[in-house]
Amino acid sequence: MPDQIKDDVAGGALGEAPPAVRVEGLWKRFGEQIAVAGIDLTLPAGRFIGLVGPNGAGKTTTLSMVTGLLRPDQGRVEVAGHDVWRDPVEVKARIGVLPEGLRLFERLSGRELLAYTGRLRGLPGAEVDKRATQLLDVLDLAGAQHKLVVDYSTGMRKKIGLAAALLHNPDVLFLDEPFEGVDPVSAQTIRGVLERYTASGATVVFSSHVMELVESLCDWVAVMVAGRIRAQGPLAEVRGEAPSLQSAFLELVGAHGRDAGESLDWLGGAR
Ligand SMILES: Nc1ncnc2c1ncn2[C@@H]1O[C@H](COP(=O)(O)OP(=O)(O)OP(=O)(O)O)[C@@H](O)[C@H]1O
Repeated sequence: MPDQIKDDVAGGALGEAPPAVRVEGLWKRFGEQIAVAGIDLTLPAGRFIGLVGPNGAGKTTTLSMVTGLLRPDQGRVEVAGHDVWRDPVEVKARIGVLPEGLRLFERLSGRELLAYTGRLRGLPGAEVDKRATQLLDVLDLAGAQHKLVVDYSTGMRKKIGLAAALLHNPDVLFLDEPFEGVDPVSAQTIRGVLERYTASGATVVFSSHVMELVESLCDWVAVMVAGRIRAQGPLAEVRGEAPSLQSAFLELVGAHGRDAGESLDWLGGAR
């Protein structure tokens, strides 16, 4: 085999897709607080990936830097082989984002929001209409499509945000706590949409505190604790010998055996 081809094969240039996300030496500090402490992360394409960690671990800060919403102090991020900070237009065309504390155009109706998002994404009007109708239908928002977003419930806001993030059929979808405030029926619907999406080769990266959800949805997990990645890999590998992801997680974050409120001897009891 000629040397160049050997190099290409070794480097994965032939046929093998780049990882969905590659993070190298990523840092973010807010004053004295180090939110993300030089993490390395490689998330393979075509997987359902969960980013988990206790409150304040740095998940939102990481996702914000990976999606181009927050500039890192140091480090590199590539999405689908493109540098997020050098090549933002290429990256933004390939990703969909449902951020934490989602800000939407409140004075548009759900339907108008999707029409506007689709046109911003450069899709032809007829295609936007078709996709919007299908998404509103599947996400059970057809009845509320002409209501203003300001009047949507928390779960409805998540669903219209998800529809807006999926409209241009991105390669990688980033979701910060997508199931928070969502009722079980809607959660099942969202789940179905996401499973179909990953089955077609796309990648979902989502953050969550709900281990049962991550365990049942994800095939790849990254665990973040105090600004560092404590474990990353296929779900079974990260879970190891532990009976559940929840137990493995508690072990990894060092929370096994922590005082579960026993010291609150004044709470409850006889009055
Ligand atoms: N804009 C900011 N200014 C100051 N500190 C911040 C800011 N954003 C995040 N932090 C701090 O950085 C750390 C990581 O926060 P981050 O929101 O990324 O955690 P998280 O893992 O998403 O937490 P949660 O699960 O509670 O949402 C926390 O200590 C937080 O207080």
